[in-house]
Amino acid sequence: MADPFVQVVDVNKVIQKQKLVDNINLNIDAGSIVGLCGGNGAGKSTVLRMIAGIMQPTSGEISVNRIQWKKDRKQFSQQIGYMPDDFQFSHGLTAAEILSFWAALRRVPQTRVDEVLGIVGLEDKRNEQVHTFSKGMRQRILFAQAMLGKPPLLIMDEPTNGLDPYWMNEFVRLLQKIKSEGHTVLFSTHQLDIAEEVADYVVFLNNGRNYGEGTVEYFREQYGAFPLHTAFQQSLGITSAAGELNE
Ligand SMILES: Nc1ncnc2c1ncn2[C@@H]1O[C@H](COP(=O)(O)OP(=O)(O)OP(=O)(O)O)[C@@H](O)[C@H]1O
Repeated sequence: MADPFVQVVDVNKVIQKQKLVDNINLNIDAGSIVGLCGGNGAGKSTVLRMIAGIMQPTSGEISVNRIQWKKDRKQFSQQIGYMPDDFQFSHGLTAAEILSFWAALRRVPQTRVDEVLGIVGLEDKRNEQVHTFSKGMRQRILFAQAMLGKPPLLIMDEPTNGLDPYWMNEFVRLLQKIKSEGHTVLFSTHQLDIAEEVADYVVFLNNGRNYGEGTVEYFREQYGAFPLHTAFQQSLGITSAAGELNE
């Protein structure tokens, strides 16, 4: 059997004596879509940043395509496109200028800029300043930059925040297309319905700990309607609606 594309082994993150991530283990198969689900402060961004190589674990090992960040940073980074949950865009720069700058940094051909603008439906906004964009449009620019280098692994932090219903559907369609082209996707969300719609596999995170994981198919067979809501609540030992994730 092939090695998992992403391997996270006994990973911990401690900052100022606070354990933000508590012994996380995760295997992600190549070509799958994995949803990291949890409420505010669950530790999702911290886990994603460590897998993306932006933050280093206090202990434990992470490899992507069998490459470890500490052994070969350049090759490790080439495996990954990362979409942060937020970003302060410089005033005055247009969508095309920003993507062009990122493309140059990553040595991606400039022709790719218009391709990714087209993928996220912002080709007609290419010469407009990004700081004037709505939240959803800025999200689509961040999505576009993550796809610039056609990375084998796409890591996205709360990618659907701010998207309208049309772009929510488009997001699902895009991820399915990305998957069909052989890419692996890891995204975080507090919207369990999105995870149910698009993910093959979900991991429930709470207080930096893994509270349960499995295929969406497995949870459907177990719980029928609203499988991830039910599974998440049961994993946390919650019986009332008050424990639902805020959406
Ligand atoms: N640099 C930091 N220093 C100290 N504490 C931090 C730092 N970064 C995150 N935290 C804390 O770690 C915990 C997990 O934060 P994280 O951003 O990973 O959660 P999250 O699941 O992504 O939350 P959200 O959905 O609200 O974005 C929170 O309690 C947060 O306050």
